[in-house]
Amino acid sequence: MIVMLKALSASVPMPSSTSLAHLSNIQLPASKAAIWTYTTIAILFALLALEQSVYRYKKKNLPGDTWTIPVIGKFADSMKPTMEGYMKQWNSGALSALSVFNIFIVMASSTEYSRKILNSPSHAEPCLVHSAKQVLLPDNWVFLTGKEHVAYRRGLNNLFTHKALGMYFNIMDSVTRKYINRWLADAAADSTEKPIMMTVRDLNMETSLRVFCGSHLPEHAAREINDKYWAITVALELVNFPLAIPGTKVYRAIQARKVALAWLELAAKRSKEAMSQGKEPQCMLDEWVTLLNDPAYKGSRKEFSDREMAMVVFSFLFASQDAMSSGLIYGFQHLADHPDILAKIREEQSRVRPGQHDRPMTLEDLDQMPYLKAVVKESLRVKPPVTMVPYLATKAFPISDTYTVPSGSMVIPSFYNSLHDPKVFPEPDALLPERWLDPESPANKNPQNYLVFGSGPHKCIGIEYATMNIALVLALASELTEWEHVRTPRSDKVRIIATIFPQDGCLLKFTPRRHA
Ligand code: HEM
Repeated sequence: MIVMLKALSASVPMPSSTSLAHLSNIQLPASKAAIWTYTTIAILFALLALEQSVYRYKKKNLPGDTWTIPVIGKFADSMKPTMEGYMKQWNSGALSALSVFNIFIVMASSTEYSRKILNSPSHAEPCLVHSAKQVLLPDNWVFLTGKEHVAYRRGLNNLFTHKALGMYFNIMDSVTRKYINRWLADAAADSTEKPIMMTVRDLNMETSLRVFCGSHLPEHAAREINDKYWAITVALELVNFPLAIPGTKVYRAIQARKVALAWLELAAKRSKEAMSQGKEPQCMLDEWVTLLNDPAYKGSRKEFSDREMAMVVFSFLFASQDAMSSGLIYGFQHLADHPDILAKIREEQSRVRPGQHDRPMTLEDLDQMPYLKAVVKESLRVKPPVTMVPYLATKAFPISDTYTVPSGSMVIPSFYNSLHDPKVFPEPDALLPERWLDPESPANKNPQNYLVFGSGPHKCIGIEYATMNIALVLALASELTEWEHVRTPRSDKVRIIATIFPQDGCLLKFTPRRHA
């Protein structure tokens, strides 16, 4: 940002030395100059005092700095967010206040307040970071609110039925095997440890694109979308240079989106053609087209343009790519660091699929693996990919008996404290899948604390999809490979790029697993 501002000022035409000399010849009477100076200083002081008064008026009794840094507020902190910084804020109170560039922000860190924000659509609605609207396009369905949003989303829920998930699972299985073989081949060629940050992202992107678009997307198109997608991830930081001018992250992300949308539109067109020729559905788009063509379909809309379908697919990609990568990477890290848990996953595998490593795994297999499912749930709890979601108070929001969030403020439910509440999750930082296997455990008795996927009308639409995909990848990797985690001082430190990742990218060494 600072670099950008410097770059901008460099591009503003500066008066030449002659014109400066000319200006220096203009003589203001001393008293007039003094009046100008004093008036300017007085206005500045008045504005600064007003800024502080507005901040304190809005903040009222909430914890938070008594004074806000003039103009920028906590901008410096938001440029380089750290888990420690967030935790300090969350632990300062169930509700706390801060200001960034005069945007007043109320942070909620308790389960009660976070859920209240997520479940009060008449007072608060999601407000993705500014760059998200530029990247996703303002007419994307994810920005709908109220009844319109409910109706649109009801139609999309049909894409995640058990039957549809079963088809997606087959695709996930084959893409995952392809990547596992590639990882093993790479490791055979060079056995040193490597960060899995990017390789897992690649796996995840190909899985999503093949599940969403099947073979309607050419191989080189999938590669191009994948190559360009990192530009979108890095543009999603909480604070970004707001103008999409060449050279900025947001500009690059918009170019990447244009490429992705063009290919996704083509996939939608091809899917419609294939379904009109009576072909069997092979991916999510096909499933959608078939559903819309079904005379029994009762949804409110039966027509979606190629562009609208592409926008939906892109919204899924956008919502899932980073969170899924985070969930998977921590899944690998957790299992490598807990060999006892990995051993139990393998025991379960050999019970459900004895000696059948080459047979594609099915959703029915997964249904018989409660331990694996518990591991995934627990891994996402310990390291929730999404720690908070920004919402906007659309009107004065009486969130507690003593505090009303002013209209127009940002109000941010955060999930970390709910997911690490020691009363609900004893030993909250420990990975204990067993806590999900006992129906009477405090974890199972307090489902309201499990906010990994949010809550309310905007709760994640891809919960089953996400959890089954993470489970499948970990299951196949456990069956087919051994992996060693090379720990570094940064393995347990968190890097925040919208979602969370181990700072060292999780360094693993893969070897093939020898089956007895
Ligand atoms: C581990 C993986 C994932 C995590 C942790 C995650 C988490 C979340 C969270 C916290 C929200 C906001 C909920 C709220 O405001 O209450 C959300 C929304 C959403 N997620 Fe996910 N998600 C994941 C994977 C996916 C996948 C795989 C898809 C699609 C296939 C998806 C699609 C969406 C969509 C479309 C929304 C917006 C829903 C709406 O506004 O109605 N997510 N997700």
